Amino acid sequence: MIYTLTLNPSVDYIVSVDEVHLGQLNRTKTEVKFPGGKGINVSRVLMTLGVSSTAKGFVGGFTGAYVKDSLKKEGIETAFVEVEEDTRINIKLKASEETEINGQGPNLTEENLQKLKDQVSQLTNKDVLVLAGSIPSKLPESIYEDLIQICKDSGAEFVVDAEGSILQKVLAYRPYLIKPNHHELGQFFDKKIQSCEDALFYGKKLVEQGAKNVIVSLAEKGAVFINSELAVIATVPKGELKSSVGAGDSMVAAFLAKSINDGKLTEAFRYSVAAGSATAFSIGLASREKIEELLPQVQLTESV
Ligand SMILES: Nc1ncnc2c1ncn2[C@@H]1O[C@H](COP(=O)(O)OP(=O)(O)OP(=O)(O)O)[C@@H](O)[C@H]1O
Ligand SMILES: O=P(O)(O)OC[C@@]1(O)O[C@H](CO)[C@@H](O)[C@@H]1O
Repeated sequence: MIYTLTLNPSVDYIVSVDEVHLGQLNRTKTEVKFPGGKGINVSRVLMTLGVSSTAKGFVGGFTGAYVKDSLKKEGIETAFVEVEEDTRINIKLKASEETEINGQGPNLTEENLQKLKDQVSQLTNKDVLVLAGSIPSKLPESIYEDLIQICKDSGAEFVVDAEGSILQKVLAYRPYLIKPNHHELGQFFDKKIQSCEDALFYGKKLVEQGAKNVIVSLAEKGAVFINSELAVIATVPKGELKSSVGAGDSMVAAFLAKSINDGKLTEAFRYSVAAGSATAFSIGLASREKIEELLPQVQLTESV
C-alpha cells in the first residue's frame, strides 16, 4: 500500500487576474479551489492513474474538513490526525507570472505528533511512504528523519519530495526516490544548475550518497533520471503553461504508479515527465487522457 504524508496540507485557492494592481482592489477573472499539499497531490494523481493510496498528515477546522471531504469524494482513503486549528489556505495568483503565498498552518501539539508517529509505526515492508512538502515551523526540523527511521525499522520503502536542506539529511537512509527541481539541486550543492547535463552530473552524486532513484526536473528545459545503472535525459512536451502547481508532485505519483507495477524504470520516467507537463498545461492536476496524449512528445536519451 502507498501512504502519502503531508505535514502541512492546504486549501489551494487558485485565482487569475489580467494584471495585479498593488495597493488597489483587484477582482478575479477566474477562481477555483482544490485540496492541496504535496503528498495530497500525489494521492490525487495516483487515483487518476488507478492506484489507491491513503493520505496522512494533520488537518483541522473547516478547511481541514474540506480537504478530507474532497479526497473522500474522489475515492481516496484518508487517515489524518485531527488538530485544533484550521488547515492553511495557500493563494496561487496567476497574472503575467505565477505568484504563490503559502500559509503557515495550524499549531501542532506533542500529542498530535505522537499520534502520527504511532500511525507510521504500523507500516510494514510491503508499504511505501511518500513524505512530501515543507515542515511546518511548529515541528522539530528532525521530523522527516524521525519518521524515516520508523519506516526503516519496519522495512517500508520511502520517497522524499522536499527542499535541498531536508534532502541532505535523508539521503543516508536510502530513499526509493527523490525528485528535486533544478533550484533545489542547486541549493543542495551550492551551485547553479543550468542544463540537463549539469543536473545529471550533480544527480549522480545524490545516487552515490544513497538515493536509489533520482529525478531532477528543470521545468520546460527537460528532466533527468539517474540510478546506479541508468542516466537518462528527457525532453518535455511543448504547450501552454496554465499553472505549474502540483507539476512536480504529478511526476512523483506517475513514477511510483508505473515503477511499482512493472519495475520498468525508464518507462516510468517517461510517464512521470508527461504527467508533470499534463499538470503544467492544466488548471488543477493532470488527467489520464492528457498524460497519455503528451507521452509521445517525451523523447528519452540514455547517457553514459
Ligand atoms: N513550462 C513548462 N512546459 C512544459 N512542461 C513543464 C513546464 N513547467 C513544468 N513542466 C513539467 O512539470 C515538471 C515539473 O516542473 P518543475 O521542474 O517546475 O518542478 P517543481 O518545481 O517541482 O514543480 P512544482 O511547480 O510542482 O513545485 C517538468 O519536468 C515538466 O514535465
Ligand atoms: O508549503 P509547501 O508544503 O512547501 O508547499 C505546499 C504547496 O505549494 O505545494 C503544492 C504543490 O506542489 C500545493 O498544492 C501546495 O499549496
